[in-house]
Amino acid sequence: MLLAEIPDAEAAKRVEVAAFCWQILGQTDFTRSDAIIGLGGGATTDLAGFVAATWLRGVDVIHIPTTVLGMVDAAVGGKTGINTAEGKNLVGAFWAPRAVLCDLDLLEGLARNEILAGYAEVVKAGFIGATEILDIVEADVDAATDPATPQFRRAIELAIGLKARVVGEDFTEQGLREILNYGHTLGHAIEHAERYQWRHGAAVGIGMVFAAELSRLTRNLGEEGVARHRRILESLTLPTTYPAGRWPMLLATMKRDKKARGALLRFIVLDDIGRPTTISGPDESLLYSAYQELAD
Ligand SMILES: O=C(O)C(=O)C[C@@H](O)[C@H](O)[C@H](O)COP(=O)(O)O
Repeated sequence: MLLAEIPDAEAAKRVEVAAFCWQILGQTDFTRSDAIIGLGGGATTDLAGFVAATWLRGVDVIHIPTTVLGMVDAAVGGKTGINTAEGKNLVGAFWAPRAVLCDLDLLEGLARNEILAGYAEVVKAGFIGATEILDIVEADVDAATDPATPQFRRAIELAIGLKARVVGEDFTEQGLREILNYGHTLGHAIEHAERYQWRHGAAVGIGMVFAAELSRLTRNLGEEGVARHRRILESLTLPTTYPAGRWPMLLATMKRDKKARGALLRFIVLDDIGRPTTISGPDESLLYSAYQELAD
């Protein structure tokens, strides 16, 4: 067993860190009968998966996520990647892990704000289909976010179950899988604007409010559906507003989103809570109006 320590959080998802790992693998004669184990949060498993996907054109990887975000999202589904100066996860590969081992005991001692930020991906699963999660959070947010409770376990299992079903149907994101990107179009642009100093979940939370407002403007999501987003995210103490003046920069970054096709921006929106759909090329004035609803 060989240990390689990498930087914390998004600082791990850089080509220099991948090169550091490739160097270690090269110098230790790591072969196709060996396996990489990604032990850590979502950024660590993203990087570990990327190194596994690229070394010798692909070696086995097993993930042991140690954060909520890692357990319900990053470690599951085989999206691997690193960031570039132009944006988040712009370089990567689909590379399925051999196994993902989730042990809730590993969350013991995790900072509360880390749990709450990771929980944004849990409620995302609720908004796009596993609506029982939203009921669990609304019934008792403290129990829902306490790793020692049955409510927490249930919410985590529901989120993983939804993701596994979607990825099982559409591993390489030809269509259905895009629903997992709910809130991420603006969320990734905010992470980029914040130079990756924000927690992913905090940015995605704002992104979900934006997507909900866009759903209201372009589809059938009603005021109450949008308000439900704000209530739930605020109960998790996640931000739901962002500076008005940043819009031009955010729009420019969103144009590099992986769901874009040529000049056409595409977004995941909701027809109703739990009913995601895709819109292509919405008028920029609608995007601006949706953003105005969360701009401070
Ligand atoms: O697994 C997916 O597919 C997702 O979109 C899940 C997201 O929550 C996750 O953050 C993912 O890594 C984002 O992928 P990207 O393709 O938008 O970079």
